[in-house]
Amino acid sequence: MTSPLRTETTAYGIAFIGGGNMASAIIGGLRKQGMPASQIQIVEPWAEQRAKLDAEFGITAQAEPGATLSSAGLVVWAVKPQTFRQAALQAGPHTGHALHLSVAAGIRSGSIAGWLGTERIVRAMPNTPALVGKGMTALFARPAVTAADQLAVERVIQTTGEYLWLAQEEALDAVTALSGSGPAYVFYFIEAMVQAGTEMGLSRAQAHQLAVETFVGASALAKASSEPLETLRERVTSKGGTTYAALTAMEQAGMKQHFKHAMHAARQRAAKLGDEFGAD
Ligand SMILES: NC(=O)C1=CN([C@@H]2O[C@H](COP(=O)(O)OP(=O)(O)OC[C@H]3O[C@@H](n4cnc5c(N)ncnc54)[C@H](OP(=O)(O)O)[C@@H]3O)[C@@H](O)[C@H]2O)C=CC1
Ligand SMILES: O=C(O)[C@@H]1CCC=N1
Repeated sequence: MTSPLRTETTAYGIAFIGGGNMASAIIGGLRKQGMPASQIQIVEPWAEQRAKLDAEFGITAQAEPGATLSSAGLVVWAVKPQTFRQAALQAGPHTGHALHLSVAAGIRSGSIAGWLGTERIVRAMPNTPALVGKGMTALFARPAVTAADQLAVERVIQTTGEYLWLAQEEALDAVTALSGSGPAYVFYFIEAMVQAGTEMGLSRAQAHQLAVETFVGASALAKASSEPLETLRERVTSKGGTTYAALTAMEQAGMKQHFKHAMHAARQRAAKLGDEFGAD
């Protein structure tokens, strides 16, 4: 592939600070798209995780940041919000004139700019389906980020799925509550469907296949259709039928309200992470 990593600095390569779940999902996308392991550096303090990265991607991660980080044109910050400041103060000085991409929930770009001493910062909120090229990422760039820098980020992120740009940084907290955390809601829902299916006498394997394929199929239909979701839902709901019985039970249990309440809790948590762990 054409290197997505060429930036204005003419430096090459991408460095990940933190090699956990989210970094692995992005690296998986990059590797599947043909990016050579030699172009990817990872700093990951946990030995067990380093071994996993080596086995999965053929990349030998570093336990600590070192001089080689300065060759990276793009540095991806994939540490927990709680450890971002410490990681930035530790690894930041080793990075050269890189463009920085943070995937951390909540931590605002102003905090990151202060810690790293640069305004070349893009924030992203990806999700784990990136691992299979089906990720959805929202991006926000600080005003100093150039169009060329934005393009460099897009070239990396598009290897993991789709993306959109946000004009307001604050919207990232809502995105985090929706698509960032969203895969967990979907898995939770699938788990519940599998459980109910087995309770009704299906084998676990059958219930799993039926539930997963129902999500795949319904999502594909929602994506392909120009009709509102409501219409698609109504088309499944025969008058006096089974779907009506299920949806009525869901409404009576206040499921939609509970679900919305849960997403607001996620957004509030993102904002709190920024307040709590984003200070100087
Ligand atoms: N998981 C997800 O679905 C998503 C996560 N995110 C964001 O991505 C970020 C990472 O999350 P996730 O991958 O789930 O978390 P993980 O805990 O899986 O990964 C973070 C990794 O960073 C390592 N680490 C800790 N301190 C340092 C340091 N100073 N330098 C380098 N690495 C360090 C951790 O090691 P150790 O465990 O030893 O501390 C850990 O392996 C978070 O900020 C999260 O908000 C965003 C979107 C979705
Ligand atoms: O749970 C979290 O905090 C991260 C951010 C979005 C998904 N996982």
